[in-house]
Amino acid sequence: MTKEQLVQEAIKARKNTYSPYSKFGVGAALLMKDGQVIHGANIENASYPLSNCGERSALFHAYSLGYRKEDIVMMAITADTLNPVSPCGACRQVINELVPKETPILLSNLTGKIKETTIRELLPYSFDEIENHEH
Ligand SMILES: O=c1ccn([C@H]2C[C@H](O)[C@@H](CO)O2)c(=O)[nH]1
Ligand SMILES: [Zn+2]
Repeated sequence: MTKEQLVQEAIKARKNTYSPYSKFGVGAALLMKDGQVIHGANIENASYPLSNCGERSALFHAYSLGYRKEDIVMMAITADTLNPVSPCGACRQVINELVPKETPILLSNLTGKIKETTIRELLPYSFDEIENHEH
């Protein structure tokens, strides 16, 4: 699957957004090593801070199916923005733990504009409890 195709999967995933408050839909798609594509969309709540972003929905979906970071080949994120959408700080922290450091992350918009990056670029000097913890 090409990068452009994974972005199209993120655009499909966005169709399931539940965002009546912000009316800002976000879709995410993960390409897995077994060829499966896992979708996620942002899901909001009347108690606004309980809303979940599209990026975290996709990752929690994949992990709930039993996938782990080493199974992830590529991640795409999309929204109806002028420039490719960029994940919020909370998602960066979650991506940092659940996605390998050098995995391509495709930031995109609905016109198919793509900015390729990694979590290492998006969250430098990250907090990693597992790697830093001393026993
Ligand atoms: O990268 C982002 C940024 C925002 N949102 C969601 C949160 C909220 O539902 C809506 C508006 O912020 O978009 C995401 O899903 N991902
Ligand atoms: Zn987020």
